[in-house]
Amino acid sequence: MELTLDRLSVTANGTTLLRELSLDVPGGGVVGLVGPNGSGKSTALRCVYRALRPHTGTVRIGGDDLHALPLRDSARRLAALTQENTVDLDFTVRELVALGRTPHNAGNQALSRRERDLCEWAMERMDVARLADRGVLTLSGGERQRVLVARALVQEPSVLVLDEPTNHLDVRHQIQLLSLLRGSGLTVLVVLHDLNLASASCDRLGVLRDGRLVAAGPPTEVLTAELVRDVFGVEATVVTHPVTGDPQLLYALTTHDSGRTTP
Ligand SMILES: Nc1ncnc2c1ncn2[C@@H]1O[C@H](COP(=O)(O)OP(=O)(O)OP(=O)(O)O)[C@@H](O)[C@H]1O
Repeated sequence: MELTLDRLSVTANGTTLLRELSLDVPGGGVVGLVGPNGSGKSTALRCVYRALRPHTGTVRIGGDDLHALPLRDSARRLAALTQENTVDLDFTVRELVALGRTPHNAGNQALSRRERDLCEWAMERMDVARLADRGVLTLSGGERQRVLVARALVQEPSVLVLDEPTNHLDVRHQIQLLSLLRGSGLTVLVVLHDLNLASASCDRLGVLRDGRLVAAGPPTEVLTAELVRDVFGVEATVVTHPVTGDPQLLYALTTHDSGRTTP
C-alpha cells in the first residue's frame, strides 16, 4: 500500500516547520528521512500518524486521504512507533503487545487463537518473548522499544512509520530491527539519525533541512561527501561497503582544542 506525502506544510507560532514536503513511499518500499536536529523529520512523521494535521497538503494511504479516514480505519492500515510512545501503565509485556489488536477488535473481545499466535510470533521476532510476563515499567529502554515494535507488528498494518526506532537499541538489535523492516514487505517510512544504518536499510532517502526536502533518491545518489558537509556541516569520507555495496560514511573527530576547560 503506497504512502504519499503531498506538499505538506506545517506552521507553529509563526514559524514554518515544514515547507511543501512531497515524498512517495511505494508499496513495500523502505524510505528513510534524515536531517539535522530540528529539520522537521518528527513533524513530518507526526502528520502521518495523525498527531498533527498539516496546514496545507495531503497524506494519502493507498490513494485515500489519511486525515479523512475514521481513526480506526487508519489504525488498521498504519502503525507508528513514535517519540511520544511512552508507557505509563504497568501492563505486562504480553498485555501491551496484545493491545496492537485494538483497531481490529470490538470492545474487550478475547483474542482468537490466531491473534494469540501472532502476539507470540511478534514477541519472538523482537526478542522479548522471555519478558512476556514482566511489567513493562520494569524494562530497560531498549527492551521497551522492542516491545513497542512487537505491538506495532501485531497491529498487522500495511504501512509502518517509525521515529528513530534504533534509539536505545544495542547494535545487534539495531541490525535485527532494520533487517526485519527491510524484509517485511511493509511500506516503511523511518526517521534515522545514523546515516550508515539509513544507507544499509533504506531503498531511498529524503534529506530535510529547515523543513525543506533538499535531496531525495537512492542512498548511492544522496549520501555524498558534499551533501553531508552542506547539510550536516560534517566532513565525511564516503566508502563502498565491501560486501553490500552500500555507501558508508567514515568520520574523523575534529581536533580543535581551545585549551580551555571553562568559559
Ligand atoms: N509547537 C511548536 N512551536 C514552535 N516550534 C516548534 C513546535 N514544534 C516543533 N517546533 C520546532 O520545529 C522544528 C522541527 O522539529 P522536529 O521535531 O520536527 O525536528 P526533527 O528533525 O525531528 O529533530 P530531531 O532530530 O532533534 O529529533 C524544531 O526546531 C522544533 O523546535
